[in-house]
Amino acid sequence: MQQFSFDMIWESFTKFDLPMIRIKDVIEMCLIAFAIYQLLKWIRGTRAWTLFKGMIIIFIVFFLASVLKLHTILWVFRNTINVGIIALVIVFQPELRSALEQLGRRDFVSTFMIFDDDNKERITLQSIEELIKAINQMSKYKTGALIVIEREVGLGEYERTGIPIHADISSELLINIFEHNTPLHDGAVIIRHNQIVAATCYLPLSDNMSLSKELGTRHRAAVGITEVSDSVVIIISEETGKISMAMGGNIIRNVDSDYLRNKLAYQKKTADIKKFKLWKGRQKDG
Ligand SMILES: Nc1ncnc2c1ncn2[C@@H]1O[C@H](COP(=O)(O)OP(=O)(O)OP(=O)(O)O)[C@@H](O)[C@H]1O
Repeated sequence: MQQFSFDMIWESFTKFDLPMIRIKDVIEMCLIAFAIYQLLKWIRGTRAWTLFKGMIIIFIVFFLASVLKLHTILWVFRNTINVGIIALVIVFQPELRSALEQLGRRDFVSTFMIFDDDNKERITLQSIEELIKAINQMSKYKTGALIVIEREVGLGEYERTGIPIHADISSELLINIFEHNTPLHDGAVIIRHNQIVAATCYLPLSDNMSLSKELGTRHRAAVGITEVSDSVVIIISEETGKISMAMGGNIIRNVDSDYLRNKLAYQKKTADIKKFKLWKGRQKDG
């Protein structure tokens, strides 16, 4: 029987022709990993995230078609891929432009310091109560308001059109922001986690022809932002004081505070469950 010794193992190791890994290669790998991480982080903060998830599904279909040798599907893929890439560049031209602009004005020190913001707390019940309090008050006095609550899809590009606030949610602050004839009352407020991050933000207007003609630009802007993101928007009409809520490109008019409270608490609950599942998944991976 053949005897194995440490020398034999070492000899077989040294005979195995491993490619030389130099310091330069390690640095290169780190830079590529960092670039991919930053790209994914940026995609998560834009509506390109939905597209990215769609592309993963297309890739899985392509992979299955290759394995199962489904020639017609492969033929369709081969003949549409070039047009598809050009179409993507055209459709996501605003996002690509803003990504390049961001790259140009990026503070590289903070880029290296900032990692995942998953640990930031989602909107709390206390913040929801502050919101409801402000909404009731503004509705009572017919103060027009447009409040966007960010969820999974980041609203950074719309936040940048406004004035940064970065303050905890309080009913007093919200009422003050939307007070008539004050510098911050125009446009929308964006809420992320438990903070009012910006005011006077400009939102994309919906061109949905089926929206009621009674609805002006405030309501159209509310629907518009929910068409390009998964945000929840609350609108208070300056004309009637009525409260509406927009979500997924739809608007529900004349809602009361109980309805709002339930909807917001439900959104929070589903976000918490999702976060818990993700956390459990990471625990298992770890
Ligand atoms: N694209 C936009 N992004 C953010 N806010 C907007 C946008 N367009 C309009 N607004 C806000 O809506 C206000 C104008 O509301 P307008 O009267 O046209 O709408 P409305 O839907 O009829 O609302 P209301 O019932 O309050 O009158 C503007 O002063 C501004 O604050």
